Amino acid sequence: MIKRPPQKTAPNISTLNDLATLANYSLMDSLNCDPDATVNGHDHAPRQVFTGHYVPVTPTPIENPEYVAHSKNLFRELGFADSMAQSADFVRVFSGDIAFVPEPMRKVGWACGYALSIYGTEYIQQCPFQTGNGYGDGRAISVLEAVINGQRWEMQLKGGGRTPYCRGADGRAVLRSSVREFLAQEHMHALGVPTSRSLSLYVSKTEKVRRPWYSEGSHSRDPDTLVSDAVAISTRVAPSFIRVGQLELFGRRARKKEHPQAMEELEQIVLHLIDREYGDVIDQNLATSEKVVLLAREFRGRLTSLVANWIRVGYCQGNFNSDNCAAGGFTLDYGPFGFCDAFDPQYQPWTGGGHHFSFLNQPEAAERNFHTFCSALRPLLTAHQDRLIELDEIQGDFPKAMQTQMKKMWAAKLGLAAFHQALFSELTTLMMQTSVDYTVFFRQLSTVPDDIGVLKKSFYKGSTLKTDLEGMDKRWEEWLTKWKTLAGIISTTDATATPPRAHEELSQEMKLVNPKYSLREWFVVPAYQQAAAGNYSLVRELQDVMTQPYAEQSQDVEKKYYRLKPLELFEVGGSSHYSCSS
Ligand SMILES: Nc1ncnc2c1ncn2[C@@H]1O[C@H](COP(=O)(O)OP(=O)(O)OP(=O)(O)O)[C@@H](O)[C@H]1O
Ligand SMILES: [Mg+2]
Repeated sequence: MIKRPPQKTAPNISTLNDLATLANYSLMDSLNCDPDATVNGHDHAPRQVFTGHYVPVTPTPIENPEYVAHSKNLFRELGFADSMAQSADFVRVFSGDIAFVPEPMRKVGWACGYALSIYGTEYIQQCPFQTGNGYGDGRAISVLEAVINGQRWEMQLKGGGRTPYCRGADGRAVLRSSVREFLAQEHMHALGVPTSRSLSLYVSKTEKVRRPWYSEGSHSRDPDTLVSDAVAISTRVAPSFIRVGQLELFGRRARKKEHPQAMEELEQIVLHLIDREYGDVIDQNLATSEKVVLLAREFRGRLTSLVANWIRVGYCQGNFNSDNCAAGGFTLDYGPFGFCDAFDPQYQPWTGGGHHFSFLNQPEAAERNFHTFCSALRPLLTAHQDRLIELDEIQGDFPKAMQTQMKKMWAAKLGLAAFHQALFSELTTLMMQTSVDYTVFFRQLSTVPDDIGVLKKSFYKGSTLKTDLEGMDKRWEEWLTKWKTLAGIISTTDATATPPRAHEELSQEMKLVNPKYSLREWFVVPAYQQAAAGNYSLVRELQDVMTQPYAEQSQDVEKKYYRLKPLELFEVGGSSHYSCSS
């Protein structure tokens, strides 16, 4: 889990100077700099990076930045004054200009290389040099590490311009994708799902880039037009941004003995990861081989729990490659993600994502990433046969660990003490046959209804299904009765059975697991469209609503955001599906 600093009553960081005094650059100070890089970070042209863990690089500021939003929650947790988000020097830094920052902040940021495996298969084709040495943070640039209230945080700009890993692209992010990522990170945090966090979002009033996108109302699968979008910089925050793909890059180099320091660089990055993300659970005095095994066990626990949480809240990552899998076990890279509307095990909003990264296949995708992770660690254990066997066991037991988490999650979603396979299978069959809204269904069920009328609020086909309507109703009724019996709401004839639970108690419990509000794409589309016209009120409204996803909220909010997706919005390009997210 991402550690949360204790809540502060009053902000103690109200200026950039205050923040600068907390700067503490562990990555730049303890890992290796690319020896071919210019130290001032002014080298932005795509090139191969053969060794070293990072490249110093300066961000390219966006022109004429304008404040869009900041996360009040994260500001509060960090002890930042809200006023700072709109103060001139803070805006300058987090819209990409760090040339003026006060010491000990540095006038240079950094980007990291990583490797890519898709569903467990190693790729180098995405690298322009066909070697893998040109692949990494192409538009993500970290500008600060700071220790705040005893917790280390890294602050990373997304869309901060080109880096040596940009592969010929512009290094920019458009407002649309930045609004999506900004809102989603704070929503996920409020849902209780580990994630990188959102700090701030600024848009350029004048700088635009062209991106392929969908024309209004298009049903095309691929973008059918080119649009000119304003560029933006969002800043995300996490204990580190180390990805499985990053370990993989050094693991591959060590395995292939690509250069004399390859093994040492692998060990350094792994120990650095442990320090940054696992310091509280792995004793720093242990030998590397012991640490590595503990790391694999701990990451397996975090990853399986993370993916079960994704499914609990209806989230599909969409592109769960090794380079989009944070080694700290939290959600990273809100590109082609989506929250499902109608339940579909194969839900996948990204047209390039395929079945393998679809909603209920995420446990398999996670397993592939975990294999990639273990393969990256293996070179460090070649002299420790017993540890290698332990690592193999940890890897081999992934499906069991994943299944345990999934069963625990489904049981909790259904308010049951234990998972019940038959009840669950019948439910998913019914949900698909009836076409049921995932979020609304589980929240309606959480009211512990007397009859299926209440559940019908979540049925897309409820009122239109002519064929066998009665048959379906009967099956739903039988299912509900069985569920209530298992949930302990209806007493059985068995005199030794536990007494029936109070409806209210069960309902309260379930409402803590089943959110009322989820960030569906059709809520976000008008928000970024209005933002493009300079009106940020809907972005801020969504920020408010989606950071309290379990609360009932007002009737107005309920009417607007607790409802089925309008049928005319299904199959619409850019909303129901998208082919690119940058
Ligand atoms: N406009 C761009 N300019 C430069 N590089 C880019 C751009 N868009 C994507 N990339 C790079 O392409 C690769 C794959 O893109 P992907 O969409 O997974 O990442 P991303 O959304 O940019 O970033 P992240 O994973 O950091 O959230 C990444 O290495 C990313 O940095
Ligand atoms: Mg990515």
